[in-house]
Amino acid sequence: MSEAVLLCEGLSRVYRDGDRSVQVLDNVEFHLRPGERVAIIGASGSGKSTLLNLLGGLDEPSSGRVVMSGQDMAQLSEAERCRLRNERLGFVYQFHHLLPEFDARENVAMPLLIGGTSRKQALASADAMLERVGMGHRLSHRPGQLSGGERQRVAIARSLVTRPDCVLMDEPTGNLDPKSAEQLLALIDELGQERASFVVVTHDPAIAARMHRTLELQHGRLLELSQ
Ligand SMILES: Nc1ncnc2c1ncn2[C@@H]1O[C@H](COP(=O)(O)OP(=O)(O)OP(=O)(O)O)[C@@H](O)[C@H]1O
Repeated sequence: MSEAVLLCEGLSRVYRDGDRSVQVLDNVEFHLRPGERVAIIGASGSGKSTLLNLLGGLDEPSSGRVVMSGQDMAQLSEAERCRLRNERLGFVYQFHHLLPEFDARENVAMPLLIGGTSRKQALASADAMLERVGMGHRLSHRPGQLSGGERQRVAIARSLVTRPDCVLMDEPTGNLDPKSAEQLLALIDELGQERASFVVVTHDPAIAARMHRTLELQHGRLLELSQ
């Protein structure tokens, strides 16, 4: 078996609130190979965002472990975790978290600039990726001057610009019209051929059908669904 891009073992997450506790994830096992595209589905409140945050090292499990590109996230310092995330992972959240004072190309260039790429090269890569998501005509618009779907596409371009091993997406087509959604799915297919892996949380069966595997969160467990 080829080495996992992302792996989790016995992953549990319990939220505590005073003397109440809610077990959202219970002993979740997950293994993602290079180039593999996986959909995660589940009812509202089933723990999809919680799992995505744990996979991306944004939250710590109550027990179990997450291993990214062979490295146990819990064994890394905060600085090492940040570096690994910036170099290897792309994120698309439900809320895009674009920086309001920067334009589209600067927002997309940001992960490259943080990683030490020259400004000229980072902006050129940002322009090329914005072109691929159909946003080449809005390079100098700030987030406040873009529609919801356009902001989403900028966030998607930002998650892909570093050519990460793995991209975690939370409802990436939520705000997109059918044409933009299809464009994104085609881009996912294309980058998948180039060995990037994707974990896509979605409510949309049409998107799940385009992935290699579909997993469903139910009562804290992650179950493999046959396609
Ligand atoms: N910080 C928190 N403290 C307590 N409970 C929390 C916290 N964050 C999430 N939860 C609870 O954990 C459960 C799972 O939440 P999560 O956001 O992961 O679900 P989801 O499957 O992504 O839902 P949706 O599809 O509605 O976005 C929910 O019942 C939620 O109320």
